[in-house]
Amino acid sequence: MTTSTLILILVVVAVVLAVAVVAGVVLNRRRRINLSERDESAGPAGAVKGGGYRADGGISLSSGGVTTVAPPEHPAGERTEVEGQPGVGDDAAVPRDSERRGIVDVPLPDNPTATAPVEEPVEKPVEEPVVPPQERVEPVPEPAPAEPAVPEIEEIQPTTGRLERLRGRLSRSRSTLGQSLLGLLGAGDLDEDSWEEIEDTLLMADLGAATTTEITERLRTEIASRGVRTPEQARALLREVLVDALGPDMERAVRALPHGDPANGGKPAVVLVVGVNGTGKTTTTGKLARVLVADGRRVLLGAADTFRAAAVEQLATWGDRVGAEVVRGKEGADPASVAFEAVSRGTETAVDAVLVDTAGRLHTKTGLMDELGKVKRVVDKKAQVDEVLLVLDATTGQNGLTQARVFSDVVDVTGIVLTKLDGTAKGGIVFQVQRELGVPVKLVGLGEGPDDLAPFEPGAFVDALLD
Ligand SMILES: Nc1nc2c(ncn2[C@@H]2O[C@H](COP(=O)(O)OP(=O)(O)OP(=O)(O)O)[C@@H](O)[C@H]2O)c(=O)[nH]1
Repeated sequence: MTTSTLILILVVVAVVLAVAVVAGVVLNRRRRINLSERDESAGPAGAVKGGGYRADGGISLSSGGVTTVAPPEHPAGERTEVEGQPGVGDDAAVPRDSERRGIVDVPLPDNPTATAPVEEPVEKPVEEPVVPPQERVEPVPEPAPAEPAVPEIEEIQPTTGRLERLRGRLSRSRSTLGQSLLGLLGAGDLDEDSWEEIEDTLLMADLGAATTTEITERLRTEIASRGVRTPEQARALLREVLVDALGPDMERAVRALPHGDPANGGKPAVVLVVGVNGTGKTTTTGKLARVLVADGRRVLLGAADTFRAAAVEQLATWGDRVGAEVVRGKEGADPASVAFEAVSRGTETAVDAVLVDTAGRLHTKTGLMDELGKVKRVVDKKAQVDEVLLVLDATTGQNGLTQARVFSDVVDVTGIVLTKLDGTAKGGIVFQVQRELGVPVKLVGLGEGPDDLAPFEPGAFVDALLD
């Protein structure tokens, strides 16, 4: 090997070594540049400070503006005990077997002082809470205290002589009962057929078998003993017998007057109005209120017929018309509590009478009838119940009597109101119902008008049938 060859080899080796050194340096530099490039690519050069952490994304500086980006979750939030990572207040030692966390990119402010900016106390504009349009309520000016409405009290027909005035309403009963009987008796020389006809007439008019037999027998006896010859004599006898059968001595006053002066510690009278739906309870309660108001009494109405919402409204209307306060219960409320409340209120306000319209229950529903018994018992705790008026629809005949029996088993009925006598030819029900219950008919309904309620007077009633 020549010297020149040896020099050439050394030169080549030197070149290779130099290349290797240069390559190593370049590779080493590249690694550093990669990191640097990543840092630079993270944002504009001016913004990248603080060792490559981005400061432009997470922390909103309060300037009174609106935050547009949600603040990042604090890394501590990622830390849970199960990960075994130390948290604030934990031991610094990380369990050896714990999973290693990756690098968490934590955004920090570029200026450490900015982490806790001392804000100038700026008066923030008070922001109105944003209310959806549909929830916005326009302020409504307080209404001026209304003058208490003075109810316009209707003129009420005098209560005396009503039966005479309304006698025309009994025309159907008059022609089928009164006129038929007068025709048969006035004809003289009554044979068995005539007496049978008289019996049939009485039965058809709903007097009932017992009353019919009693009346027929008495007529037979009296005609024979008195020697009745003329139609006038026959009429006079018939009147006498019929009036007697109606128990003219029965006490028919409606017990609706107070015990003492309510303004001076006296107690109001309490009247319960009971009966099956549709018989005319509410109407009768309203009509009776008018009778009392016409007599100069103060009345309170209790709408305990919570079974039917309209009944409450109906009674309220009656109350308005006579200026009577109405204590009402919601539909389905306990009638006993409404009745109790009405009586309490009536006592407080010192009215003369509290009229309670009760729920119209079907007599076949035992539970509901028990409820009526409860109304009476509950009211009894507060005040004496003076009158229990059973309202019966005269047009329902025997059905009405069945109702009457059941009601009188549940409450002590003290008086009967026979309604719709104007629409029936069977006015004879008056005789039967009194006999059946041993309770007087005190009032009769002779129409739908507000003053079509009359006191029952046997003499006037019979006259209306016979004249
Ligand atoms: N012709 C006539 N109709 C009457 C009389 N009394 C009540 N009525 C009518 O009978 C209907 C029923 O009367 P209400 O007073 O609502 O009967 P109610 O017993 O209170 O009925 P509920 O509230 O369902 O229990 C109404 O149309 C009244 O106008 C009457 O004496 N003669």
